[in-house]
Amino acid sequence: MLEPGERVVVGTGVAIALPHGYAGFVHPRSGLAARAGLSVVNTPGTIDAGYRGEIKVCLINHDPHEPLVLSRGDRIAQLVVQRVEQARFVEVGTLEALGSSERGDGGYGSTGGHARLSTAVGHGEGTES
Ligand SMILES: O=c1ccn([C@H]2C[C@H](O)[C@@H](COP(=O)(O)OP(=O)(O)OP(=O)(O)O)O2)c(=O)[nH]1
Repeated sequence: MLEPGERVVVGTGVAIALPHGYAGFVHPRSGLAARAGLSVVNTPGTIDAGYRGEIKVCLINHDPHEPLVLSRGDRIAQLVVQRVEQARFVEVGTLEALGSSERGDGGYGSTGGHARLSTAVGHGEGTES
């Protein structure tokens, strides 16, 4: 039983060996999210290629009122296996050295699309002043 707001780490009973260059990503299921508020805390959970332990899922009940009963065998999440690049980072001395782009340094709602996004992050509601 997962009470409203409660989280729990559940074992899946599954262990895998992903080839080098791949990773697994533990995603929530949309049906359980929409109907019950169930999600994965660290979504998506990352399964490294070298990991040989049991895949575990850190679940959270986001529903503010209803507890959720979980039973053995329930399909509570889904694993997406993807190819991943090995990045090689090169240090640069200035931001200009990164080169220009259309987006530049805009982020956190800079493109608009919702009324709440007209307030700058850090200067709007939800932040202490
Ligand atoms: O949802 C998840 C996320 C991770 N893992 C396992 C596989 C993964 O390869 C390992 C480490 O995950 P992560 O790197 O996210 O954990 P960390 O908190 O950074 O710990 P660590 O220091 O062990 O890397 O834990 C799971 O079983 N389920």
